[in-house]
Amino acid sequence: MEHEVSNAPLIPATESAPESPASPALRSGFVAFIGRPNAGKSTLINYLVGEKIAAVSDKPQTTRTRILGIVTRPEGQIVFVDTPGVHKPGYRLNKRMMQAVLDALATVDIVVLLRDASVSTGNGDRFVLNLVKQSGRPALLALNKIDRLGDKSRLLTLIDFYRHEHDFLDYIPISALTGEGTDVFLHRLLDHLPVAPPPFAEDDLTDQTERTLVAEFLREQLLRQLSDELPFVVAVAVEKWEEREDGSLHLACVILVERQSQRAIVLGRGGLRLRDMAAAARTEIETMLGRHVFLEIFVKVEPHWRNNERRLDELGIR
Ligand SMILES: Nc1nc2c(ncn2[C@@H]2O[C@H](COP(=O)(O)OP(=O)(O)OP(=O)(O)O)[C@@H](O)[C@H]2O)c(=O)[nH]1
Repeated sequence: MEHEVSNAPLIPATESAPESPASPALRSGFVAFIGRPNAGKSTLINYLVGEKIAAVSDKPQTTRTRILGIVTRPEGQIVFVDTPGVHKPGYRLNKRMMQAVLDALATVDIVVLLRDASVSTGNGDRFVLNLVKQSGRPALLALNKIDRLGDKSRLLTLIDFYRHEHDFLDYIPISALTGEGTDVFLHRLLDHLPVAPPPFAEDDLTDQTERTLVAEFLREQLLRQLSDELPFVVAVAVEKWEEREDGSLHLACVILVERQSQRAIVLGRGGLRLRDMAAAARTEIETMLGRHVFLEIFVKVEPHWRNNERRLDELGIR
C-alpha cells in the first residue's frame, strides 16, 4: 500500500504558539544564514538544533533546498532558514539557488553572515558581504571554525575589516564543530529579535518531511564518497514509499545523473560503491524512523536534468 502520510511534516508545525504565560517578553523570529559554500551552515544548524537535519559534507554546495531548524529557549524561539551556498549563477539550478538566497534574506528578521575565519578573504567573501548590504536587513557576523585558528589575533583583524565595511549588530567568534561560542551566539540573536510569541511549538525541530530527509541522507552519502565534480550533477528522489504488514518500510530511491560515465562512477566497480553508500544511508534512515527499512536504489541517466524545470520542481528544488 502506498503510504500517503510520508509527505506530512516529520514534526508538524502548529498554528498556535506554545503556552508561555511565564515571560511576557519572549523574543522570536526568523534568521537566515548566508555564507560561502563550506562556511559551515549545515554543521551549525545541526549543532544548534541538536539533531541531524541538514546534509553535512566536506564538499561545497550540499544544501539545495531551504531547511528550517528551530531552537527554543526560555527567552524565546529562533527559526533558522538555511540558504544554499552562494554561487555565481550559471546553470538554471544555480540561478534558482541565488533566488532562494535573496528570497530568504528579504523575509527574515536577522541575516547571519557566516564566515569561515580560517581562510583568507576572497572575492566570494566580498560578494556575500555585498548581498548582506543589499538586503538592507539587520545582520550579525559569525566567524566560524575558530578551533582551526592557531593565532587568535587573526579574529581581531577580520572583525576590524567587517566593522569598516558594514554596521553589523554583533561580531561573534564560534566553532560549529566544538560548540564554542554558540551559546553567546544564540543569546545575542535572541536579544536582537523582536518581542513576539514563538511561531512554532516548543518541541518542533524542523518542517522537513520524512521523505525529504530520506533523500537528504542518501545524497549526503553520495557527496561524501564521490569526487569533487559529481555532487553538482547528482540528485536523489524517493520514488516508492511502501509500508509492509510486518512494520517494515520498503523504499525505492532514484539517483539522477547526466551521463553514463557518471552512472559508472556512482555504481563503482561491481556496484560496490553504491552498495556501501546504500548501507550507510539505510542505517541512518532506520535510526531516524525507528524501523526496519529495505532500500532499493536505481541510478538513472537523465541528460540535462539541471535545466529541466519540471524535474527541478519534482525534486523540490525551488
Ligand atoms: N574545524 C571546523 N570545521 C568545521 C566547522 N564548521 C564546519 N566545519 C566543516 O566544514 C565543512 C563544511 O561544512 P558544512 O556545514 O557542510 O558547510 P555549509 O556551509 O553548510 O556548506 P554548503 O552546504 O555548501 O552551503 C565540513 O567538513 C564541516 O565538518 C568548525 O567550526 N570547525
